[in-house]
Amino acid sequence: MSSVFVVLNAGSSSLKFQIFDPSSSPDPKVIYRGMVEGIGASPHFLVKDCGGTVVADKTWKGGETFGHEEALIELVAWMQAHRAGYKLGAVGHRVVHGGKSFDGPVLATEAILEELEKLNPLAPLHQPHNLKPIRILLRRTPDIPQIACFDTAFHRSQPEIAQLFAIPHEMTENGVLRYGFHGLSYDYIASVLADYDPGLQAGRVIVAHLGNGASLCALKNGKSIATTMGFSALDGLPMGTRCGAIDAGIVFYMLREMKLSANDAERILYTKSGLLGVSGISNDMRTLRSLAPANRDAKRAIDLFVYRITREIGSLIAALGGIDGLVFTAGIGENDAETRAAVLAGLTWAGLGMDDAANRSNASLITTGSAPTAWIIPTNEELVVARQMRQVLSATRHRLAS
Ligand SMILES: Nc1ncnc2c1ncn2[C@@H]1O[C@H](COP(=O)(O)OP(=O)(O)O)[C@@H](O)[C@H]1O
Ligand SMILES: CC(=O)OP(=O)(O)O
Ligand SMILES: [Mg+2]
Repeated sequence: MSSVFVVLNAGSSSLKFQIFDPSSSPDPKVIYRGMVEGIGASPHFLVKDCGGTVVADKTWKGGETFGHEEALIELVAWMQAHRAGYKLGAVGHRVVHGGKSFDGPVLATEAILEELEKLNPLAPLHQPHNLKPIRILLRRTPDIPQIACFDTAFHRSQPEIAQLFAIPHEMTENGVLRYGFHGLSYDYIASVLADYDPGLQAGRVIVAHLGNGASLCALKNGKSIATTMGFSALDGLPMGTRCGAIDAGIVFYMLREMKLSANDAERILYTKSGLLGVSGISNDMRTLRSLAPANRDAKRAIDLFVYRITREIGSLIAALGGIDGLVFTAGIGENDAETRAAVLAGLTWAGLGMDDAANRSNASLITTGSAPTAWIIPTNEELVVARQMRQVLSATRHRLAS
């Protein structure tokens, strides 16, 4: 193997990474995968090799002061200690917001970074953490290509009507649009649907990406036609610490009546709301789930999360004109059987009948009837980044050669 790809994926509560052999086919092959999860609360660093053997496992106490930067330092130190035999070929970065200009992956430059930094206010829990490593690496290792891959790009296929807010058209023209996020995750799911059920690829599928950030996407023929997140990563479903869609009037109330500064209002809606805000306990589903049977506040937070997911799935069924399949993915979607069970219980009207045993055992197919069906499909945003890295690098080589 001549060189490897490193992929960095900074989520709101995690820093995930994978190291790939880009020369294998049809897809780049993973060599190591790992993450620091629980950032800001109880960080946990875990790395596995390609056979699933744990090669690093570390936890920290007092995680409030352990942010994305500390996670990156830990990760770089681990990589330096484990790079024997590997040469770094390129680094791929999940970048949450590509705005109007970036509808596909790009080779990052200082000029592109400056453009992307203008979008920091639209995804403050992500964009700065996505861009910082690119800037550092561009300066320190200018010969190693840095490739930015966008969450928003996958949703640029939405019909115009699904991208519009009912606001003055000048604002729309200036880029105030429903962009949508988690696109690398939806791209991955769309790419593997046929492996689970060939009929789904061309069907009407709703994907529920339920992690610390959460959204839904309606796929028709594998393309996004609607999604719950909008202009910023604050919209749509309630999340770990984000409020999801709220009445915009609440923001004016916070500014005028509560006399909060814009920064304080933003902090509340991004970091003190969602599961954390409603429960007053935690943004971590595992903590809430363990308390929920007895604790009313934990239960209320989960109930609201489930209620909003179920209602929004109803809305996307309308956008699709029906449903052939529902996919659960990301931290909660892949692991929390009770969330899935509660969502499916609210969708019996749509013909989704849960297979309780399959759901509890985290099987792939978790419904009983032949259609519509519901599935658990583990997402792989890093693999989509690695695929896009190959595209960008081969297009660049092609351009340079011609
Ligand atoms: N075994 C599990 N059971 C229930 N929830 C889980 C489990 N594992 C992870 N989660 C939840 O998944 C969420 C994190 O999801 P993840 O997709 O990693 O987040 P992000 O990428 O947005 O940082 C947390 O709420 C966490 O509690
Ligand atoms: C966009 C977003 O919310 O991402 P994540 O779920 O990784 O925090
Ligand atoms: Mg994520």
